[in-house]
Amino acid sequence: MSIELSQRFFFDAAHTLERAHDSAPSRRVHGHTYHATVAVGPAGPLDAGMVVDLALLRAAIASVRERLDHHLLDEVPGLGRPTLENLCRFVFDHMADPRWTVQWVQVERPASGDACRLGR
Ligand SMILES: Nc1nc2c(c(=O)[nH]1)N=C([C@H](O)[C@H](O)COP(=O)(O)OP(=O)(O)OP(=O)(O)O)CN2
Ligand SMILES: [Zn+2]
Repeated sequence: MSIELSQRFFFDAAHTLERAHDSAPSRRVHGHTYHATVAVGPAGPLDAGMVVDLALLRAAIASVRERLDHHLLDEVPGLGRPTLENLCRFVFDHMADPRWTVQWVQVERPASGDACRLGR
């Protein structure tokens, strides 16, 4: 049996994307609203019936959100090419914490139905 606790957050950000598929809109600076979900499991036995207190998870999410929200993603240190895939990796890595185990991260663009999920 396994247990997961998840939280969802959103951020608005701009980016450009050079692609093999020729797309002028992608090359121009444009923006998306991204929705991200982080799912974590316990680092050990449940503590007081909690995987982790949601307040602690929310604080960690706030810290990663700050690096992305209202930023030009092309310039975010450590992100690399601003794709959904790299955003998943970025959030996954920045949520690492000895108090929990990150199980998966999903980043979506609800307006276009695009989503990427990175799990262990
Ligand atoms: N594997 C991925 N492919 C693409 C990503 C991504 O994150 N991972 N991202 C994009 C763009 O961010 C883009 O803004 C969305 O592109 P698209 O849906 O293709 O829309 P366009 O306006 O560029 O229209 P086209 O019809 O494709 O010209 C793209 N790919
Ligand atoms: Zn885009």
